[in-house]
Amino acid sequence: MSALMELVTLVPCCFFFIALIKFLYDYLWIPLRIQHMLNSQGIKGPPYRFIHGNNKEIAKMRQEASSKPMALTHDIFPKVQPHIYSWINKYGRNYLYWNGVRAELVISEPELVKEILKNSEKTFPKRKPTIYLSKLLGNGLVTVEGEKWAKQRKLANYVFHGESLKNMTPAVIASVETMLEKWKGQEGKEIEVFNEFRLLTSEVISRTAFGSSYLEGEKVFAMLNKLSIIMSRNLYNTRIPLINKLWKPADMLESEELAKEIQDCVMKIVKKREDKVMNGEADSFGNDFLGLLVNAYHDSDKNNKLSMEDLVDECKTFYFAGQDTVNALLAWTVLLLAIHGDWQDKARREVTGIFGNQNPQPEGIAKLKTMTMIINETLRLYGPSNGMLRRVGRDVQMEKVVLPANIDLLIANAVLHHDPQLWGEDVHLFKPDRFAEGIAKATNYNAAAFLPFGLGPRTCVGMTFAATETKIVLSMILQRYAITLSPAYVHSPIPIISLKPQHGIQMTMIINEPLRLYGPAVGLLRKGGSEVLLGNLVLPADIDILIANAALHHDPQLWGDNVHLFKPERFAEGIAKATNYNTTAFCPFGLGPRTCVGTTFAIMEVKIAVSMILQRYTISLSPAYVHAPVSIITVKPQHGIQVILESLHHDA
Ligand code: HEM
Repeated sequence: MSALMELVTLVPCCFFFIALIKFLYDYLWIPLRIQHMLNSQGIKGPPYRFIHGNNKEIAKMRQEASSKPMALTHDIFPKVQPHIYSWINKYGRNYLYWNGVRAELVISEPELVKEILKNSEKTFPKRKPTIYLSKLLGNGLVTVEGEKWAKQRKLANYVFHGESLKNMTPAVIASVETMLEKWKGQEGKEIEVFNEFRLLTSEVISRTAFGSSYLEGEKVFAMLNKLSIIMSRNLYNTRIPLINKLWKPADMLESEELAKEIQDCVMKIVKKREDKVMNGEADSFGNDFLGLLVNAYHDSDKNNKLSMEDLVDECKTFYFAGQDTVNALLAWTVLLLAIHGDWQDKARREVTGIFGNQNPQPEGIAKLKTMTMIINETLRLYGPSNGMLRRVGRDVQMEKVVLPANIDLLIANAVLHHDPQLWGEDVHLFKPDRFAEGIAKATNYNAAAFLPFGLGPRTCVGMTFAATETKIVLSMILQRYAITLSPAYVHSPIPIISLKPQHGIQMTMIINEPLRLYGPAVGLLRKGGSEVLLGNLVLPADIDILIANAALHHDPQLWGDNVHLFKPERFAEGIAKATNYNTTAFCPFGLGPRTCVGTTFAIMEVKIAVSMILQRYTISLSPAYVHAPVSIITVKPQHGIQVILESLHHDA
């Protein structure tokens, strides 16, 4: 009996003892051993802290950085990744920190970055997804490894090859048209473009990759969005294995529920496809990405076959990767174009030069050189990707260091993009000119200096699609609107998986009617170069020409009998519609290659001034005003404009 009692007390003691040894081994012995090994090779970092690693410090730094207001500067790295910024400054380009108990080596030395990314398959495989990431993307292409990756990558490459991309153009255009339709009547009003682009990019990926209507995909997107927020909230939360098995936090329970609902939704979309073939409504599962996945699911060859679980994960991956990133890129590009009016004008000139008022088509898209430069510079300054995750697959001897197996790696691409040693002292300025002679020249042939889409075998499979989509959207907006930043915009980029604007990006569209009636430029001067046939006229060489644009603006044949009335609603559906697609009917800033280079700047200045006045006062005309517009270089009020201001804030 007493032997039994002894056993009853001894067994739990043994279990407890073994668990304690294992705990100390995992939480103390291994971290300290790795730390010592890397420290002795010159790789330093913040000291290991028992259980939490450095996560508490990171959370604090991130919290402090995100609560501080920032100026409208592109030097965003200290705000977006404050811990990396501060530790690189303290410990050097490559440093070691502790994500809980896991050693994570942050790498930003170009040579190491290249070596790691180019050997991503065997030596430096992808990191095992965290529990939250696996709920978001599952075993989709972003996270999967080995043969499964090769099989899924082949499918995805096929979807995004040249000819398929061309076939996607009409679907992208149709989605942009839906967005622009909603913008009609919004001229002069504020539009929050990050949200507009969220809806747009969701619809684009739904139509192109899944052929389904946006409404079907809407629920999936909303849930993926929630999952991504939960995931970034828990990025630096320490997980203690045993405790997490016994007790699941609320975020975990919610993400499990969301993952299950997403799975049901995607399976319904797939089922619809299958039913169509079964009922004879369609003769194949389709040529889009979903069609290829359903085909692979039905493949009788075991080597090509996908399981239903893989199919669902692949759909989640494409829904998320295809939407979140382009959403961010579009929003940041529009912000930069609004701030840098000269580049907005250059881009518009290029777009109207190539497409006129027509919708973009693939041959023209390939010629958008200025737009490509602008997009590359946006990707450098505000690249959606916040880093690439790898792990060390086996002990590796690199040129300068020996890395122990099974530690995590983070390739900090934003560090490289904001590095003055790679980009020069003007690194934080928006200068698309850097890319005038291509990426190779801009980076001085250093492939690690510019990695918005990654490098090596795991490079982004949707890169060309993303660039094409972005170019189509921007072209169609620039054809119709001049964009200016609203005074309501607060600059606060934060990483929520992709780099996002914390408070959205508020824009306003041009006010056109005052420009038509009182456009400052009354005429545009040219000189005939050589004798030329112009319509029915032969113009001799060397004569002076005056283009009377004000006459065009006041022409009843072009504007109707109410030409002299102030009716801003003429422009409710954009300039092209207001002018009946006649570009000469409205040219307050000129037309063609010599269009005013300051168009956007001028509009922005006027809008800010008018907005700030309207916020404070109601304006009425003084009886002293005498209406006498005169042309003194520009159209001016001969006796000034006397107004009476009444304050809106009487208590102020
Ligand atoms: C501006 C837009 C985009 C950016 C900045 C971007 C960025 C990236 C980066 C940096 C990687 C490499 C990750 C790594 O090496 O760990 C990647 C991979 C990937 N991207 Fe994108 N991406 C964009 C758009 C898209 C689109 C539109 C799709 C799909 C429709 C997509 C699907 C994927 C997939 C599936 C992978 C994993 C590829 C593999 O591991 O083989 N991405 N992306």
